[in-house]
Amino acid sequence: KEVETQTKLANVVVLATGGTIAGAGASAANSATYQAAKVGIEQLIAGIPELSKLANVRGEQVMQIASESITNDNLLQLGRRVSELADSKDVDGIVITHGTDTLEETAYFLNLVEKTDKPIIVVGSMRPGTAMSADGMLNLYNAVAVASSKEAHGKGVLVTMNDEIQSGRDVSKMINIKTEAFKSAWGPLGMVVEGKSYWFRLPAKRHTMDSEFDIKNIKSLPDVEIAYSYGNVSDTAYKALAQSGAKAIIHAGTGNGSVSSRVVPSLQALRKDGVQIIRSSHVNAGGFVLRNAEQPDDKYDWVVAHDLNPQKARILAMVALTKTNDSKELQRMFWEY
Ligand SMILES: NC(=O)C[C@H](N)C(=O)O
Repeated sequence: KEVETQTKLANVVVLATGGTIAGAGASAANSATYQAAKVGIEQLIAGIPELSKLANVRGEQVMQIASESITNDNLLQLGRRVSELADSKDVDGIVITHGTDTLEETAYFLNLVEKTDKPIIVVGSMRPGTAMSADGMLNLYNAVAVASSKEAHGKGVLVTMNDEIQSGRDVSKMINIKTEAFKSAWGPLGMVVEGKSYWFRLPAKRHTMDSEFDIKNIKSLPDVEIAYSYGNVSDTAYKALAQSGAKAIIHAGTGNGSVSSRVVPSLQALRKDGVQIIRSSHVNAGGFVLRNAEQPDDKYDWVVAHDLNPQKARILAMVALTKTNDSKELQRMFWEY
């Protein structure tokens, strides 16, 4: 009978990439001072025997890095492995353990390029497993619970942190010293409580099955860089990034993606030279950039990033540029994804 119940459980693969969820500190009091990417996936899974009641779980170590060091090649490698697993008949759901620093970027990338309606859940932790009140165990338990549930199908790439289910598109790391770190300007999609998910809303933007992008067709990602804006900003960074080969520059602007008069002429010139200029905002609780509001985007042929923060705008720009270099098409994509 036990064997019968076992076979009915969903098959979930946990792809490990490193981060604090695989971190270790010198003592239990070290919640902020520790080394990320130390513990292997087998050990993480073995540390949560309760997982076997949720799903048939197996782990795979894809890489072992702190997420601030993730590269475009790492993204492509991970994306391809997720796609292979999603195509496999004996895989029902995929969990990715990841550092939290760039977790929002990876989750959004996968949300754009994975052609599957199977659950893909990205999860991390704010404290290493060796710390008092470590949050990784429950976050991972919740990730496996959501990955093995029928209701998670077709909802795009999800993130389970702090008992919440967030859309991989919307969620962002808002603070680096609390376990309640991941928030979306538009609210979580649901909650996970004691291994059961409760849903309240659905993503409205195009993703996964409904996306025009497919990891199988992406050989490499173009160079897209970010330049930060502030009072007395100069155009040095923008020019240097363009000179080093950036195909698009994300303007991490103030307020409504506003651009300093000290920088406007250089951005106009760069656009004339073929570099795409994408206006985003670095305001803390989530920017919302309106076209032609702060700057005449139609006249300058610039693109606005809608509500995407600069790091997410970079992800969409890279993926979009694999298909088109037409600024109108890019703008359509920024509205739709
Ligand atoms: N909490 C974390 O995971 C932070 C770590 N630096 C990482 O992103 O890998």
